[in-house]
Amino acid sequence: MDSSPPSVVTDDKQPPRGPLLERRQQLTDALDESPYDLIFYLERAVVYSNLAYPDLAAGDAYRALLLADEVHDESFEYHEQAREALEEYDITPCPEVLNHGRLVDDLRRVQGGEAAAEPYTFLADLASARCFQILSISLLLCGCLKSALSFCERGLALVPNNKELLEIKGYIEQVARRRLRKQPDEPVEINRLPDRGLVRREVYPWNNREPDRFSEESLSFLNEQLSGMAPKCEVRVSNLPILIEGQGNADGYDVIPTCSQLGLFAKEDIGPGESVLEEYSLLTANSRHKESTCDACGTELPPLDSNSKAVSCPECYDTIFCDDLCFSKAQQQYHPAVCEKDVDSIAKDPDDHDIDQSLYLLLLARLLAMSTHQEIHPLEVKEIKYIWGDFVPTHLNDIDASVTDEPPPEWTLPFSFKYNIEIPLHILEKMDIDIYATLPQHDLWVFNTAYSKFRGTASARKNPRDGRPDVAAVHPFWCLANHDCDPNVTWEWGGRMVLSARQTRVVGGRPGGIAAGEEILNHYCDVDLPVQQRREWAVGSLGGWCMCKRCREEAAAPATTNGSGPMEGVVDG
Ligand SMILES: C[S@@+](CC[C@H](N)C(=O)[O-])C[C@H]1O[C@@H](n2cnc3c(N)ncnc32)[C@H](O)[C@@H]1O
Repeated sequence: MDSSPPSVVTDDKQPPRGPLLERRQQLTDALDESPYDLIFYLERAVVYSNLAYPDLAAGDAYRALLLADEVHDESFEYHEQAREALEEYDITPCPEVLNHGRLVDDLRRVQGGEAAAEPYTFLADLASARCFQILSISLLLCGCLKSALSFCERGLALVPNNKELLEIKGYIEQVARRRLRKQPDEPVEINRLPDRGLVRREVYPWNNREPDRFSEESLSFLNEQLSGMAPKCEVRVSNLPILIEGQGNADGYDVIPTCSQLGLFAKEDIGPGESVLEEYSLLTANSRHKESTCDACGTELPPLDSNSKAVSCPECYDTIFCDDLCFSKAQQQYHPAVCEKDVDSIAKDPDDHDIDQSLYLLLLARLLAMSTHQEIHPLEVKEIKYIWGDFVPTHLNDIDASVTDEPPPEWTLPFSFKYNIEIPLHILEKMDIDIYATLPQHDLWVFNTAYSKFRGTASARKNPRDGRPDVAAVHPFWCLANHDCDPNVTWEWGGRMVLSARQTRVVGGRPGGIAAGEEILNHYCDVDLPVQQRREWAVGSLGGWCMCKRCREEAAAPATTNGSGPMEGVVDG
């Protein structure tokens, strides 16, 4: 087989982005008008492929595949709409997006040249095969080899001799053998294939919902919200070192490059031990089915005896809240969207290797319940709108997406077919949401943007019984505090996320307390550890090698470690 990178989806090598972005917008508008038209989804998938967003291409191809299934089965909910949309298209010539390579001939040959009962059923079969092509090559490019091979095999079951699908299968096996260190003639077992990859983490060029976090308007909104939970603090712009991924030689430098981000600052003196911030958040997740935590705030529930303040929802008795306050906040902000909808068991009790993905997914599910119930776009929900997403500029991500062993290093957002595409749509369907008619709210790029914000800001709590992190939360104000290995606060997450001023500082045992104007310095790792281990721990949540004063001094003159400071895991940590 030819071993050069495939061009199954992309016919032009590097088409210009401007017209492609315009075409993407036209197709998005067309989908707004005709949300059940699978041809528009397939066309947009090809545009995404040409723009080097294979994850988004896979997302659209999967929706098109679901619509093709709707066309085939009269008992499905959107059968009529999907069929009517497809009936608008001719079979000869068929829509260009379906006429790829020899796919039409291949399918006719398999179907024995017989005319299908109705032209639209032939188009639906053709569309399914095209979806399998796009899904398999796109997921391969994202590094999700198991899902890629599974879709490829489903495609080959439909059109066994299709050259493009056979080529894709060859590429998947080639990459799989390299990743699993197998010989060229050894068989590849589908269940051993990696199924997690990385995709672009960016503010998409069409995402006009990201606020300018540094604007007067944003800062005054944030400060108004903050005043209730941290009366002595304010949100301000902070200058932070630009971090590199691994060990560098900048420890001894007097000046290191910095960038502007946000941070929390004291606007009045705060005494040692004094509370700095108390934040309540409903953006929580619990990955244990039937676990005794409050559905709203994630607190361990009190024993359910006669004195218990715990309340269960009168409609769906299984959902329990620690008290009336949590119940009423849940009712106001999200619960009716999921009440009696049978979404509770989804993604619960995951395997060990899926724990982090399932917690992030459940945070996404909570966000979708909040936005649905509050009737606002998910990215406008105030709990995530202003969060730092650690986005990489689009132009740095913009590389030629050819098949290599791994996605490019600029792509940093963890991705899998199951957790980014399949289960979020399944959850929406369970919530009785029409996933086609609500595309602007539930497009894959919206999920990816939310995931970018959760990663690096969510905190997780371990279950004392087995040490597995099984409750996670996003506290949007707590997570504005930057890290330092000589922190001036400690944090604790019970029902509220609480930051308190340290009694004593780690370095030199200085007395705690924070003077007006000083930055609130949290810790993302165990500050008792030696410098190398601290840096390794914090790299996930910091996005690089810690360059705080303490780390630089200790790395330049190792052998002194002091102080105390317990730490629970930040999910990414
Ligand atoms: C949880 S957020 C903190 C708030 C963030 N600065 C903002 O603007 O919203 C974590 C991100 O802040 C930055 N950060 C926090 N502490 C830092 C430090 N000590 N040095 C460099 N960057 C830091 C990193 O980019 C990290 O990914």
